[in-house]
Amino acid sequence: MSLALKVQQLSWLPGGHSVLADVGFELPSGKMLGLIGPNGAGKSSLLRCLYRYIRPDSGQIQLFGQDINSLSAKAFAKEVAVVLQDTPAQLALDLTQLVAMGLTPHKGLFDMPSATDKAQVQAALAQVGLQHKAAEPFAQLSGGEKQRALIARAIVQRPKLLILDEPTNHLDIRYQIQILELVRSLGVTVIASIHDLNLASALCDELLLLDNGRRIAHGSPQSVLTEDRIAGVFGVCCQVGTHPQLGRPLIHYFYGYQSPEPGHGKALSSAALASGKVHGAAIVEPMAGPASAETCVAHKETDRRPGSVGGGA
Ligand SMILES: Nc1ncnc2c1ncn2[C@@H]1O[C@H](COP(=O)(O)OP(=O)(O)OP(=O)(O)O)[C@@H](O)[C@H]1O
Repeated sequence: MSLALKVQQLSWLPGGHSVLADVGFELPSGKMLGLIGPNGAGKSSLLRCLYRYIRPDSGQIQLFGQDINSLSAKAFAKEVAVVLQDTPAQLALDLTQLVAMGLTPHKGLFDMPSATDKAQVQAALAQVGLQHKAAEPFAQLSGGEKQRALIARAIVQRPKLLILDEPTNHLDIRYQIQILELVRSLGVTVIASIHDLNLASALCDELLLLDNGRRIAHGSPQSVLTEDRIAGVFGVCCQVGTHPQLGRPLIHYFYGYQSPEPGHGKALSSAALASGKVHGAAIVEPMAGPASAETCVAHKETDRRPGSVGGGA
């Protein structure tokens, strides 16, 4: 399978502070890669390097076998579309005009939109469920509608690589699933930063886990999303099961990082754990502060009695 992206030894040190350190990965054409990691891990910075918003201090990025710096702005825009979480400045546009901007890399300076162009815009609006708002000002749309409009614009751009920075940020759960499934169905290579690990697990072919600007793991959701790694990187305890429909990792998080509350599980002492009498889900000890792989103890049996660890009300 041909490679869409080949990233080698990418480092970025703005003001001498390391944000990305020696990051490398390959992404085959047509695959969807989920970029995951805690706040400040470097996800947006990596994406910005990929869409040439920032220039890394060292390293190489090849896009379909070509150095990204060798492409003209127009050639790059034909290959790569970007959807960002922040609302763009085109506030005076209506929705149709905003989505039609995606045609720009494919048109000459004085070309008028053709009937095919208009049909593409309408089809993209229908794909994201916004055809009924086609004439509304972009600025008046809700956060989630704006996000879907920007995805429609990217669809119209017909890129080979689609880069999305937290595309599900403003979306309700239905649209989170629907938009990622839509993006996946476009048949293009996708790289998207996603905070929801279960959504990333369910819908991405591969995951790239960053922490402190470094690549921690890259591979299938099964290989990346392990309990120890989630504890070590995100500082939470969890149990990784299997999604009943998809057979992919499904993460169950455990609660209680400040102080134990009735009905929310109990903080267990080391002594309780050592006694072996505890049948429950997971334990964080001490309870204050983030967990680590060492302080998470995942028990496979689940005791569902009210008040027990992992038990319900
Ligand atoms: N232009 C910059 N100059 C200096 N430091 C920066 C710059 N841009 C980002 N950083 C720092 O780089 C680190 C990573 O930021 P980045 O936005 O890439 O992380 P992220 O993983 O996308 O985070 P989040 O999940 O919170 O959006 C942060 O500590 C941030 O402050």
